[in-house]
Amino acid sequence: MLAKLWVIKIGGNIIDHPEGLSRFLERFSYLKGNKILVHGGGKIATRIAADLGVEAKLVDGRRITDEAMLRIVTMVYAGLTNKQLVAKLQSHKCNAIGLSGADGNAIRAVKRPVKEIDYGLVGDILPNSVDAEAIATLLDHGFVPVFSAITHDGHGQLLNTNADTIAAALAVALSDRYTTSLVYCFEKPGVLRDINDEASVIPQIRAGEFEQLRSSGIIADGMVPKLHNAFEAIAKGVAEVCIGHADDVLLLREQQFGTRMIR
Ligand SMILES: Nc1ncnc2c1ncn2[C@@H]1O[C@H](COP(=O)(O)OP(=O)(O)O)[C@@H](O)[C@H]1O
Ligand SMILES: CC(=O)N[C@@H](CCC(=O)OP(=O)(O)O)C(=O)O
Repeated sequence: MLAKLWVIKIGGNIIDHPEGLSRFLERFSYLKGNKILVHGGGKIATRIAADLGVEAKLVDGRRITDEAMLRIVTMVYAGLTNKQLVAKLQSHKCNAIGLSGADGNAIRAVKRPVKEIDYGLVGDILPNSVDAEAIATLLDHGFVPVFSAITHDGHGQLLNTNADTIAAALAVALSDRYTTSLVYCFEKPGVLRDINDEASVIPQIRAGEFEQLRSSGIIADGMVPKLHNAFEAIAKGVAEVCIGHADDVLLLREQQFGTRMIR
């Protein structure tokens, strides 16, 4: 039987709220088994960019990343945010090690080709470009990798890469070696039937139900690419994908966490 692995991504709203973030990190550190944390920090990057006089531009939730913005997101995601998360996890005796995709050549990407929109220095992760063996070596030695939303192209260029996509790519790549659960933690208790009613969590969504939920407007905004990533990950061998509140992360142990995506 394969060992268990949790690949857990925390959203920007969690990173932005110090109390909720502290609660999450303490609970995450109690979760038993192999685990990886993935984070972005889009909101902090937007704020720091404004302080530095750089305007943030997003299309469908993806950040247009010119040279100036790449410098900022690298400083914020791979620097400040990543190291703060690692230090806080260390305070809970969780042996976190902070990484970008460039470290250990863990995640390679290619600059997104220019079609209708030029996203600039944004990376797309290609199949087989995650070094599962290097990451498994860290896990097998008891480290908890903490990945920021920065990858590289192998030719010296750093690339800004969506954190949901990084989490899905890690989960897919490690699914041959571990029974892997991909978990998206955010500020709501799951995928909601009514966005204004926190009691309306949809317990399970099948791949075949996704399009209907999207076209009826029940799933919108950032939830659309998130669920798209989720079903793609399941199709590529990830054992389960769940979406729920960061406060509830320990409910994963009892399979009572948020919304579960199934084939
Ligand atoms: N049906 C839904 N249930 C829950 N959230 C939804 C739903 N439809 C749209 N959303 C929106 O999706 C957002 C989560 O996507 P996003 O902001 O990309 O996540 P993250 O916090 O991980 O970066 C929520 O904050 C919410 O506003
Ligand atoms: C290319 C791209 O869009 N990258 C994202 C990476 C951060 C991220 O994904 O952060 P959240 O999960 O907090 O939104 C961005 O810069 O916003």
